[in-house]
Amino acid sequence: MYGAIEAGGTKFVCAVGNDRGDIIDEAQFPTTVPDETMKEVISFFQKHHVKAIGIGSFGPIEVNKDHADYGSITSTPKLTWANYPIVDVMKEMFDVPIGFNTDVNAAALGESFTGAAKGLDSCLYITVGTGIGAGAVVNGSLLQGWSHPEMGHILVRRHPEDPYEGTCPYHKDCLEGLAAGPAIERRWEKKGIELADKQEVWEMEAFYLAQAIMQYMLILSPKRIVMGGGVMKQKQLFPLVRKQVATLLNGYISLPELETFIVPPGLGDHAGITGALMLAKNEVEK
Ligand SMILES: Nc1ncnc2c1ncn2[C@@H]1O[C@H](COP(=O)(O)OP(=O)(O)OP(=O)(O)O)[C@@H](O)[C@H]1O
Ligand SMILES: [Zn+2]
Repeated sequence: MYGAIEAGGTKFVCAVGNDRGDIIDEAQFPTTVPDETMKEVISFFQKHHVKAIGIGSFGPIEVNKDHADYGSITSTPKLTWANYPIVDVMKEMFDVPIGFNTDVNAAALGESFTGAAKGLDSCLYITVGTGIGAGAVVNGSLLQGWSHPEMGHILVRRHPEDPYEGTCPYHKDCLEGLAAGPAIERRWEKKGIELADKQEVWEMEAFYLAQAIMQYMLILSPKRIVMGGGVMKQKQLFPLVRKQVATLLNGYISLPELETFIVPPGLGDHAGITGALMLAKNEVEK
């Protein structure tokens, strides 16, 4: 049995499951301050016997094992979690291998193992929620270099009718600053869910997301792109995004069938936690 943690900005999901990605027990705890949340997490795993634990975490995080801060959440705006050594804390309690990666890399792994990208050796998982992030499986492995990718903060062309300055505290009008849930809410002065029937909202959203996807396709050439997160619950976005991706690429590269190339998660809200199980499994099989 493996253990899995999806560490999110609003909640922590903990699970135990097998090497096929089946979840046997699961619990959720709100993300408050580290001491409080981790107490719940630890007591969950004390009830189970696991041979490894995988953690998919909100970030940025330190994933480079050669780095002194390996296993920490680093510069998060959630200040009580900044520089929090989550892997060390778990290691102290449980003497098992611990896999550690971003929430979106975990989700990409989960989707490629048993979800919408099953059987493919490359895919992207993009979340459009409170923030925007993407994880990538390339040649069967998670993409990692100096650190993990931060694909939500790329620069995009501004929509000609968008005066909104952008929410990103670092870059203002990067992709996340213009297209994550909070940007939609501030630009249109209503929550995304209340704007469902406003065509111009989703046209503009697709305008930004399609630019990002074009760049990811040109750089990484993934075999499938899975899009999840709260904002993507607006299903009308999928055809709009596909159409704008085709328009932007303008015939330059041969395109796969976009209906089956840009898709919602096969695992629904379980992509991240399933992927975290796979992070545990990979850590044992290394
Ligand atoms: N059905 C919906 N339609 C449109 N927007 C939505 C919907 N549900 C949630 N959102 C927006 O998505 C954002 C929350 O994202 P999500 O539900 O993915 O949670 P999260 O886990 O906090 O986000 P993140 O993945 O960045 O950690 C909020 O800005 C919210 O307004
Ligand atoms: Zn940014």
